[in-house]
Amino acid sequence: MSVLESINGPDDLKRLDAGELSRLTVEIRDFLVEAVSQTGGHLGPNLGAVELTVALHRVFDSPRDRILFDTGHQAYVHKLLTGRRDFSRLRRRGGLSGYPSRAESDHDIIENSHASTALSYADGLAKAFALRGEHDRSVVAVVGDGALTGGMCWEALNNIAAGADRPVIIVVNDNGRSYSPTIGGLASHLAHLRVTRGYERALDMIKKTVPRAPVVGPVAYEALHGMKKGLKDVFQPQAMFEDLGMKYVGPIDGHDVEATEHALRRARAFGGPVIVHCITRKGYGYAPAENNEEDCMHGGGAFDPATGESVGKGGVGWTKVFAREMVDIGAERPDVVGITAAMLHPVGLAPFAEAYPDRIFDVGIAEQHAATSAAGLAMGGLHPVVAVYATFLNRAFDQVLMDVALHRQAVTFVLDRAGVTGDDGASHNGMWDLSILQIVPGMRIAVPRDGARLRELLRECLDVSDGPTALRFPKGQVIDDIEAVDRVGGMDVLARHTGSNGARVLLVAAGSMAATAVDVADRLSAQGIGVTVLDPRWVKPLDPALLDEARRHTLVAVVEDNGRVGAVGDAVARLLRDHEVDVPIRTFGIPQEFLDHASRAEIIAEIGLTSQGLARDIIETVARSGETTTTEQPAPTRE
Ligand SMILES: Cc1ncc(C[n+]2csc(CCOP(=O)(O)OP(=O)(O)O)c2C)c(N)n1
Ligand SMILES: CC(=O)[C@@H](O)[C@H](O)COP(=O)(O)O
Ligand SMILES: [Mg+2]
Repeated sequence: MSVLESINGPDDLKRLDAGELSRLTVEIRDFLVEAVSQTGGHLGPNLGAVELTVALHRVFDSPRDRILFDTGHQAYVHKLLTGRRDFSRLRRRGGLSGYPSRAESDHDIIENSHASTALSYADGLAKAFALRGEHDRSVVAVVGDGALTGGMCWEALNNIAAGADRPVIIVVNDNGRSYSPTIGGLASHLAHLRVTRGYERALDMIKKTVPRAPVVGPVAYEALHGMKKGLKDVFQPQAMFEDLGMKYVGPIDGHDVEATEHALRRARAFGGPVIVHCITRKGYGYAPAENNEEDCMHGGGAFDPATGESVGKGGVGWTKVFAREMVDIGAERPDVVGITAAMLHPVGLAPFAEAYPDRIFDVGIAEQHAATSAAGLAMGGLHPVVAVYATFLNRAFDQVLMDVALHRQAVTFVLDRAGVTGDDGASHNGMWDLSILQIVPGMRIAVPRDGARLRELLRECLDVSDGPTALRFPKGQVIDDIEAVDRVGGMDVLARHTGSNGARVLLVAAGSMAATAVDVADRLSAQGIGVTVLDPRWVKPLDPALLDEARRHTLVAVVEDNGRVGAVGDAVARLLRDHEVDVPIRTFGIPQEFLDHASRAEIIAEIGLTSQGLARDIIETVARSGETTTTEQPAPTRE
């Protein structure tokens, strides 16, 4: 039996001796590589958190003690040690989530995969335990060096530091990277701390060679204290944390279970807010990950465990189309600059950065700062492109609204992973942007249906100089270009079928739903229903030509890969209503719910956004409206 199999609960883990612990970490690494190679997932971050997580569960008593994971992508080891061993369906429908999940275990508490939140949760939990008199419960937050570049962390640290009577143990899992090496002043501070490993050893050496202070005279004590202070000033500038009122322990080798345990026990015994600075390596123990320059196999799909090479998923993604066009634009537009929030490669700005190294800004995991800094760049005469995943724009809503739009600054937000993403769970679906941006005065939103329109609309965004623009596209492979058969105002007509019965449907497809809409049109046409497929290209503001087009139809149907509430469908309905165009309208989109993890295809089918599902719903709607639906028999006349 393997050591891992012998662990049926935290107490079993605590009983292991050094040799068994060493075997356990090897088994866990082998397990992770094998399992994640099949399903895909966050291999690099989890390989870096093996010893750290083992030490955490040996020192603390989860779930009575709460162990929080910031972002949560590095919690696979935590799951293994809390009884979840079937990773065969990791991130797949019915399988383990790729992040902590309250439905899976009461050892899990944070499900939101948006970074930089754990310290705020920890502050709240610690206050609750203190108020409830539960002083024996520890609150431990594991936060990465990347997540620490997020502003919320510093808001939380400001509060945690004030809570001497409600200790929070902050474990900084410092591997020096987000995807790429972490940037900024904090990162260089942590880097400085990292290189002062000698400080702890030098300090220990002093403590061991000189008897403890009480037995030495005042002169010797002063000399010892002076040496320690000298060491601190020279080696250990952790003043930043201690000036905040936080005790600092470290830097610790986060791959040494014993050392990490010792530091965690010291931290727990301290009884006040304390930072335990653990130095780890992303991908540790698996050479293809450790040596992966781009992101240490941070995330991604299935791969060959022997080489780390990804398997499957060829073709050109939407992101690559954006990346290439940005390089071309960069040559033509010296005013265009790029901003990323610690995701240079994932959002496709790496080629632009390579071509124009002075015109790219990685601000860390700091979307709020990205948006307002972009407003500053625009005020300074440049045109910034802020590239983020759609779901992470939520974090910067007020900055988009008040710092950019109120000032009518020409900032372009490029939102990748818009729509259902699926396997990263509820907090990663890009299903909010078309709703939240609809209410931003002066914001213009472009939704390309294919690669050609992405290139076109990106340039149109960059030609807007009197306010913000946003452009969004989904995760995955870009679809084949769909050429228009006609144009109405600024909108593309993708298909027109005359019907053989009174029904005429205007099918408005936002962005990448166009391909589905064209297929829906074929299905409707086969039922004798007339249909026009319209790609608005811009969904804010809507083109007034939509009004006359709607008047020529008996039903308007709007389909979008966004939450239904307050998005394109609602905007079209409001436009028709405001102009008294009395044509019935149906809106199709993502239900306004938090969706469990599954593949994008599974979710799209489940929520009825396939061409079969949409056609069925529209045909039923037409039938209910009394228009005949088939050429064979007329619809039953109303009695
Ligand atoms: C608000 C937000 N922006 C971006 C991301 C995407 N993201 C996921 S993990 C990650 C890097 C996290 O780095 P770090 O906190 O150091 O953890 P590590 O992966 O190094 O263990 C980023 C940027 C996110 N999850 N949340
Ligand atoms: C944890 C995190 O926020 C990302 O790493 C997320 O997994 C998105 O991954 P993709 O880039 O594969 O969409
Ligand atoms: Mg990191």
